[in-house]
Order: sequence, then structure tokens, then C-alpha cells
Amino acid sequence: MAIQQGIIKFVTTTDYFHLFIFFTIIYVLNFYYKYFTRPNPLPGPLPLPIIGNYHNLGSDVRQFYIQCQPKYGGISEAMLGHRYIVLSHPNYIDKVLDRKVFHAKLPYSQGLDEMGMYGHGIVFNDDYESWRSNSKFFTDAFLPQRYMDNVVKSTIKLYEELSGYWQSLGNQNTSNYGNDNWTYETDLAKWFHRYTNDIISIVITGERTYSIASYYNTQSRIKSEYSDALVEDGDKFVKSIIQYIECITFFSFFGPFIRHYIPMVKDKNESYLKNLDSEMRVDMLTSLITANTNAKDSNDEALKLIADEEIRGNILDAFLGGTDTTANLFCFITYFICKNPDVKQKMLSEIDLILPKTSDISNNDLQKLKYCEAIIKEAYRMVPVAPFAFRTITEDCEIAGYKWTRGTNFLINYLAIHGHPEFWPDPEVFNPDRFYNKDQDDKSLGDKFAFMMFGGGRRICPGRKLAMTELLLSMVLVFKNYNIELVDMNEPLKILTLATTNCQELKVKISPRA
Ligand code: HEM
Repeated sequence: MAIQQGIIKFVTTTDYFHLFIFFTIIYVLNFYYKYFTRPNPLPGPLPLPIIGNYHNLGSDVRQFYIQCQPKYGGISEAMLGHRYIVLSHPNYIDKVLDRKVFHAKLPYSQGLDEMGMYGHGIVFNDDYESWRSNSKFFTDAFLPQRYMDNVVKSTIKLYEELSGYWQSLGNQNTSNYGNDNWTYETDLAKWFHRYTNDIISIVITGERTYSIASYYNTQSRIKSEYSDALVEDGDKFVKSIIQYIECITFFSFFGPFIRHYIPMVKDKNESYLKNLDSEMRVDMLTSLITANTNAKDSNDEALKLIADEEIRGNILDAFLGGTDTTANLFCFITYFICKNPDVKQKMLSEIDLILPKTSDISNNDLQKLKYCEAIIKEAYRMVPVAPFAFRTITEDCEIAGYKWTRGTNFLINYLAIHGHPEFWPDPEVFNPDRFYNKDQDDKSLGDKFAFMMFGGGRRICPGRKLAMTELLLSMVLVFKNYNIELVDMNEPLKILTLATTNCQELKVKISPRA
């Protein structure tokens, strides 16, 4: 003890500084030694110690990934907490999306564990047995045909409510008072996030979040017919879901060292944790779970076997997977329709032909709207709401001519794949005809992996049928009844790409269609 204290006495501040420099040099040399001797070196930006390639993502993550293909080719790499092999060519993704193999989504993430998301539900659950039992919850709820008829009925009811709010707000605008030809200027993204949230809630729990009504109350002098107690939390809940997604990106990609010690990141980390403890944990999710658990108590054996923690994980996954994606895509569809009057005309003609009246719409009718479907796909190709997917392979594989050992991390770069000029002539042009009356095997559609709206393999989106039904039905109801125009035709889309691509605002003018 005395010897140790003696040594500490003799060590000066300069010595500590030299020691710090010494260990930093060792760390940097070791970092670059490992980097330059890595297996299968690929092109990609040079990583920096500690921060890897995060600085290359800059403020525009979307541009970074779009540029990966022209700059580095179909297979490249980036250091984002871990080494990721970036696949930007359709021919390289079949093995990572192989239906026969259950690949993990991400390497273990302490951040997601801190958030309480790792290993629960299905999105961040890489334990096969637990994922399989939880994914049954989704396949049972969202895939059978009979549920789709229920989705159609619920969506029509919610649309009618939404439409009533628009009319009320249009009429409250003094210049339109009492006039049927009202015009209402609003942010469509706000309405659609609330609308899809209410739909998901009613489909999975049978209960409503009343988030459309809640948003209406924030915009209107007249209040909705629902009691304050019912609508109070709806808008807050949608905001918290949007923030949750931001939070997931942050916690899954920044390692504990960066989150806890790098000044700017540390502040963000603390503010997210504070929000997770307060506003994000609104009682809404808990009451939906309670209602859902009680409803299933009596006779659903499969659900009885799922622990409450897993039910919470599944319901949260459904909200996270189904609120933002569908709402954002509807905004992108609206944007492209407004920018392309010929497409709008062709769409309206199809809707008027197949569904002359909007009463008694069935899911079968919706499936006949092939041009509307082509618009959805083309809008998604232009702006993929899920811009990339991740896989950590659970067995050795050969991909793009290289041998990879299990545990290697891959990033499927849909942003580059959906705009790959080899597969998509004039990729920057919005042209729904690319998808119109073409079946999946049509050669002109390029490789089957060149367009992946709902991902693929075992972890394909379980909400795909629900999403397509919601989108087709919303297109019919909104565009058949309303003229929607962009407030500023020259303004580019306001988007932010994190884990998903979010429509931050879409200012439109809404007026009844004569
Ligand atoms: C237009 C709407 C939608 C799009 C574009 C979309 C897209 C996707 C994609 C690409 C994946 C695969 C991600 C991967 O490979 O890792 C996925 C997974 C998932 N989606 Fe969707 N989705 C949509 C709507 C929905 C809806 C409505 C739900 C509601 C239940 C949902 C729930 C999920 C879940 C839970 C997963 C995780 C599956 C797993 O990891 O096993 N999605 N989605």
C-alpha cells in the first residue's frame, strides 16, 4: 500500500498525459492493424477509431446509402458500431433472405437491451423459438382473409370520422363559413400518422387510441364528441411512437461508450432516457394490453401461453411496424399523385370504373385496383419507407463470391437496389407503368430481388396484407371524395431517413370533390 502511494506521488500530470498519448497510439495502431488485415477487404469509406464511419453518414443518411452503389459498387463495407457488409445489388441478397434459414437481425445491442426491446416481441428478437411463438400472434392476426374484411370495415369507419373532422375544420375557416366548397390547408402527415395508429390499434386490440380525435381537438375550436378522458392521450401516444423509432436507431447504433462519454451524443442519450421514463411510457399501451389480455383470457390457448411481457413486445412491435410505415407511404403516394396529373387521372378513372360507389367496398374489390397498386409500388420504389434491412448470418455463407463466417453483419441497401440503373431505366422518374399489369416474373420488372417492398425470407413483413389493404382503401376513399393539392408544387419532399424514412411534413389543400 505504502509502495503504491509512493509511486502515485512521483507520477506527475505530464506523466499521465504521456501515458494517455501512449495508450491512444496503441489503440489507434491496433484499430488500423485489425482494419487492414480484415478478411475479405471491400471498398468503402476509411473508418476512424471510436466513431467508425458515423461521420460519413453526416446529416443525410439517405444520400450516403444511395451513393454507396455508384461509389463503391454492389458490395462494400462500413463500420457502424460493428463491421457491416453493405449489399447494394439485387443479385447478392438471396442468401441473406433465404427462407430456409433463420438469420439474426442485429448483433447483440446493449442499447436495445437498455430500452427493454432486445429479445422481446419479434422485430428485435433473434431467439428462434421465442420469435416463432411471437410471430404466430402476427400471422394469426394479420394474414387470414376474414380479418381483412374486418380491416376494411374498421378503416371505412375511421375514414368517415377523419373526413368529418376535415369538413368541420374546413367550415370553421371563416372565409369558408357555411360554404360547401370549403378548402382546408393542413399537414397531411400529421393526420395520417394518427389515422394509421388508430387502425392498428383497433385491428390488434379491438380498442381505439382515439388519436385522430385527439389531433382534431388540438386543431379545432369545436371539440370531438368523445370525452376528454378518452382522447387525452391519443396524440401524445402517436408522438411517442414516432420518437420511439428515432430512439431505436440511436440506441441500436451507438455503442455504450459513445452514448455515455461523447459530449453531444451523451446529451441526446440522456434526453431519450428521460423521455422513455416519462412521456413515452404513456398509460395507453398498458391499458390496451390489459384490454387485450382480458379479451383473450377465456378461450385462446395460443395467447394464454404468451407471457404478458411478450404480449407487450408484440403490441409495441405492431404499433412501431404499422403506424409510421403506412402513414409515410400514403404521404409519398399523395405527393407523387399531386406532381403527376396524368397518373392522378388514370387512377381516378380506375377507381370510378371498379368502385362507382364507396358503400359496400370489399377486400376483393380492392384487389382489382391494379393501377392503384402500381402507384403504391412505384412510390415505394422511389422512396422506400424501410430503406435498409439488417441480418447477422447464423451459418457460414458464400455471398458475392466471398466466403463469410457466421456472425458477419450485412446491411441490405434497398435505397440503392430500388434505384439501380441496371434494373430500373430512368430510376429518378416516377412511372407506375413499370408495375402495371406485370406479374412478379415479368422480365421487364428486373430481378425479383430488385424490388422488395416488404423484405423477404423468414422475417418478411407480417403486416403486408394489412398495409396493402389500408393503402388501397385509403386511396379510394380520400381521392374519390377529395381534391388534394400540394400547397407548394415546387417544394421537395420533406423527409428524414433514420431506421425508416419519415415524411416530416406534407402541406396540402383539401377540398370536396364535386
Ligand atoms: C407500407 C407499410 C409497410 C412496409 C413498407 C413494411 C415494410 C417492412 C419490411 C421491409 C420489413 C422487413 C424488415 C427486415 O427484413 O428486417 C418489415 C418487418 C416487419 N413489419 Fe412491416 N411494413 C409495413 C407495414 C406493417 C404493418 C401494418 C405492420 C403491423 C403489424 C408491420 C409489422 C412488421 C413487423 C412486426 C416486422 C418484423 C418482422 C420480423 O422481424 O420478423 N409492418 N416490414
